[in-house]
Amino acid sequence: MMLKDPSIKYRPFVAVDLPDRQWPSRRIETPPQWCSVDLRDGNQSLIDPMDAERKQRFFDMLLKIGFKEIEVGFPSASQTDFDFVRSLIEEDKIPDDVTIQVLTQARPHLIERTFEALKGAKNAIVHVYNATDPVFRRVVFNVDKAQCTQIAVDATTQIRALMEAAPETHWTFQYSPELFTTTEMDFAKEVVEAVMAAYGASAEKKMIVNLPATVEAATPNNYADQVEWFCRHVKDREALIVSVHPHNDRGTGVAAAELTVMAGADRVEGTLFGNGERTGNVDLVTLAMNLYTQGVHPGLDFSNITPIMREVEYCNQLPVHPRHPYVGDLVFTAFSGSHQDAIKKGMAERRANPEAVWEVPYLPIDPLDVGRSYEAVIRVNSQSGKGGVSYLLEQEHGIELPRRLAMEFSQVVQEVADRTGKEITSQMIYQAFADEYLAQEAPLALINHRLSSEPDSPRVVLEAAITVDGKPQSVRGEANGPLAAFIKGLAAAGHDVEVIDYHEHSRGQGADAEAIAYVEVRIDGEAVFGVGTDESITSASMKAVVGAINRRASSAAPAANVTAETLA
Ligand SMILES: CC(=O)SCCNC(=O)CCNC(=O)[C@H](O)C(C)(C)COP(=O)(O)OP(=O)(O)OC[C@H]1O[C@@H](n2cnc3c(N)ncnc32)[C@H](O)[C@@H]1OP(=O)(O)O
Ligand SMILES: CC(C)C(=O)C(=O)O
Repeated sequence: MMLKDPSIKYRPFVAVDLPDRQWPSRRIETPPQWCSVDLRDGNQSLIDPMDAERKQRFFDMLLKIGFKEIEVGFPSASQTDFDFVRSLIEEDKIPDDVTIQVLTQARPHLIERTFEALKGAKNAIVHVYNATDPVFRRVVFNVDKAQCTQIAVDATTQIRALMEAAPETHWTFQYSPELFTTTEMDFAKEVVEAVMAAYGASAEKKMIVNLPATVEAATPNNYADQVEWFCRHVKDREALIVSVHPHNDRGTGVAAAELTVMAGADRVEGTLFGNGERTGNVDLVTLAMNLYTQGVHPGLDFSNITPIMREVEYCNQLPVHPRHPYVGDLVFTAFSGSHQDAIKKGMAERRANPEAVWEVPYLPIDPLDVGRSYEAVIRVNSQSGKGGVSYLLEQEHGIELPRRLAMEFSQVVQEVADRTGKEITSQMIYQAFADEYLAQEAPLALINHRLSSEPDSPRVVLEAAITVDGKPQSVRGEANGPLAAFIKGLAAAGHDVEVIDYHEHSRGQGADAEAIAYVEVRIDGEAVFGVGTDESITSASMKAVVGAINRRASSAAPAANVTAETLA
């Protein structure tokens, strides 16, 4: 049960003292060094750790994305990891510009075994860690500060000697004071400096110091303060590549990574889509794409993000959430009316000016940039409005509804959505449109028509054969245009119709092209819409008028519900 007073059980985080912090006014203008730890931290948190086949597929994908540093495992921990590292090296699967990284505890036999796994590697980072946090010192290791430092120094000394004994490999050394963010800052600095001395780190022989938020414990500004504090206080910052390793226990791993890079971190360790211990490691895809949306290329390629997600799901045997930033199945989809309206307008502006900067409302990124299409951008359910309905008709069926007709038709769709409570697909919308407007063939039917004009006369004569309830009737009218002539002829035959509004456009291309005409007419004082399609624009417009008359006659038209106010 939750406590009434949680302060008796949980202590607030103690912030580092850094009143003159610089990081808040900095911007990230170049990407950090990326290191994927999917095959180690990600793997160690899986229900079923990856087998060799999955690890290999993941590794190959990381190479394709452009990772240059990849933590491939903990080879002293398991035969699977050991064999995987061996296979990468022996089968020459590591490109020359890529460095593999492996993790080990600071224990002599594990370090020995780690170097066995790395024999013959061209480039390798040996990453050693021990916990420096006070709770771990007391509870897990039962050591004081000096003993804790000694564990790190002994491991470093051993690693240095093993590196020097194998000069054929280009080695990099990495040390993590595990749980850095909950370690006393002075002590974290003290341990790192002792390790630097044991390794002989210098500007010419840099080492990586990785400052992990092993368990995220505070708001991300605290982590940034700690990293800035560390960078400003550590002896010989030039000898270090400062790396961060955020976890996501409070849900702010991405923010923490961004702020720590602003605070001086050179490098970020994380995983694709944020798999990792508990709530995960920081998500490198989100970090990279966040940079991209600021106009900074991250140096990683997510041009085809969906297959990457599917591959990660296969390897991790865990799903990626449909709302996961930049990649989830639903992140480029708007269901709600006002969002759809704004997106539709933004997309129309973009079509008119495709080279402009991206300014489509509600879409922080162009889906095409990550290999997604515009198809799923708008989907319709009971939360949708006319913008979404007309967007789908336009994009997928080439039907560009005039505004007032779109308002009327969206009520038809809304009724279906409310009744079913389900998503309405574009095919269902098209069917509803066809039923409502295109299938209006009685009581009045247009059989054929003939258009003629006298030489030198601007007027045309339209003669049409129609049936009314199956009975033939002739219509003849003369006017400046075919539609006006048809209207006159209808009036003479007893069908009074006044055209209020008219739109037309062509639909489809080549042999399949046809004209579509939309009329809004007044019949017996009521506004009613009609739509007609035909190869000829004259026939399409006549069919639209006939359709409107039939809708009025059958009272199928919701026009009676549409007041001047709703159409305004
Ligand atoms: C924050 C992180 O993600 S750290 C990485 C964690 N990942 C993993 O642990 C996955 C792989 N690990 C393993 O398979 C195993 O832990 C192994 C094979 C490496 C070691 O297994 P074991 O020898 O059984 O030891 P175990 O992991 O239980 O470690 C416990 C002992 O190691 C000590 N230890 C733990 N971490 C470290 C470390 N980084 N450096 C030195 N000693 C350590 C503990 O204090 C404990 O010592 P004790 O037995 O004297 O009390
Ligand atoms: C080994 C370290 C870097 C780690 O995984 C962590 O602290 O989360």
